[in-house]
Amino acid sequence: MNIKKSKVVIIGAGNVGVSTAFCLVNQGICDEIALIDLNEEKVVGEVLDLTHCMEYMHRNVSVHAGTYDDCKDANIIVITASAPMPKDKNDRLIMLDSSKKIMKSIVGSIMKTGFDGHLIVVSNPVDIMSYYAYKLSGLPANQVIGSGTTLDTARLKCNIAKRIDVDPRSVNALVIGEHGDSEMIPWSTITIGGKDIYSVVHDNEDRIGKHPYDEIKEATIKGGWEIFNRKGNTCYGIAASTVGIIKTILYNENKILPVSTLLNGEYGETDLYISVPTIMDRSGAKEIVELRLNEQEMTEFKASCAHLRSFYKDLDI
Ligand SMILES: NC(=O)C1=CN([C@@H]2O[C@H](COP(=O)(O)OP(=O)(O)OC[C@H]3O[C@@H](n4cnc5c(N)ncnc54)[C@H](O)[C@@H]3O)[C@@H](O)[C@H]2O)C=CC1
Ligand SMILES: CC(=O)C(=O)O
Repeated sequence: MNIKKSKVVIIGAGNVGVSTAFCLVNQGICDEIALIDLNEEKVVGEVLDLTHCMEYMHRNVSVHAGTYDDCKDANIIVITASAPMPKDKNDRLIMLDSSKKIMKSIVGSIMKTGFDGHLIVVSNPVDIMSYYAYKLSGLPANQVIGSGTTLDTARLKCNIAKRIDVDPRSVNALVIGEHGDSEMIPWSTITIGGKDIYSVVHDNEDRIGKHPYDEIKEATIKGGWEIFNRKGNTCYGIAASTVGIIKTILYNENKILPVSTLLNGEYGETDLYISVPTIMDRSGAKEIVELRLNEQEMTEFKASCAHLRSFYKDLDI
C-alpha cells in the first residue's frame, strides 16, 4: 500500500522559516519537513534542534536538510528566503530588488524539478513577490499564495480585542489590500459576537472611547515595526499565519483567509496579487469573497491596488 505522506519544503531557514518549521512540528501538521538555505551549516543545526523536539510533541514529524530535489514531491513549498531587512528603514518595499533576484533563482530551481504543488510566498514585499512567483513559475494562480494580510488580520483582531476585552478569536475582522502601509480595514464588515463594531463602540464608549478606529488602524499597520525595531525580526506571528494557510490546504478546511491572491475581475481588478478574503481548500485559493465595501472603503482598497500595481513595471516579466 502506498500511503502518500504530506511534505512541506521551507526555503529560507532564517527567523521566519525556522519558526514556521517549529510551528509545524509543534502542531504536528505534516509528516515531513525539508529545510533549504544557502547557509547549509545553519540548516544542519536547525534540523538537529527541531528533531530533538519530537519526544515531547504529540507526533513525530520527520525534519531533514533538503535540496531542490525535495521539491518534486512536496505538497507545499514555503518561500521565506531573503536578504537581511535594513534595520532603520521600516519599509518592506526597499527589499524589492534583492527579493526579486532571490525569488527568480529559487522559483527557477523549484520548477526544474517538476513541482506541481502549492507555493506559499512570505518574503517581502510579499504581494509583489507572490505575483512575481506566479508569473515565473507558470503554476495556476490557485497554487501560488502570498501570506498577505493574514498576519495583519491577526494583529487587528488583537488590537480590537484588547480594547473591548474579549478573546481575539471572537472578533470577526479582516485587513485587506497590501501587506504594508496602504492596507485597509473594512470597518463596515467587522462584527464582535454578531454585533457590528460601530454599535459595540457606541455602547462601550466610556471605556473604548468615541472614535478608536484611527488608533487601532495605526497600531495594526505599525505592529510589525513595533516588534522589528525591538528584536530585529518578527517571526512567531507570521509563522502561525503561514501554518494556518498550510493547514487549510493539507486538511482541505474550506476556511476563509485574507491571503494575497490573483484578482481576475473581482473588485474590478485584473492580473493583480493583493489580499482579499479567499476560500481555501486542498486546491489552494479556491474562490475569492467579494465584500460589499462602502464607497470610502472601496476607494481605499483601490488605492492599495494602484500602489502595488505601480511596482509591476520593475519586474522583468
Ligand atoms: N509576509 C509577512 O507577513 C512577513 C514577511 N517577512 C519576511 O520574511 C523574510 C524572511 O525574514 P527572516 O526570516 O526574519 O530573515 P532572515 O534574514 O532571518 O532569513 C532569511 C534567510 O534566507 C536565506 N536565503 C537568502 N537567499 C537565499 C537563497 N537564494 N536560497 C535559500 N536561502 C536564502 C538566508 O541565508 C537567511 O537564512 C523577509 O523578507 C521578511 O521581510 C517577515 C515577517 C512577516
Ligand atoms: C516584517 C513584516 O512584514 C511584518 O512583521 O509585518
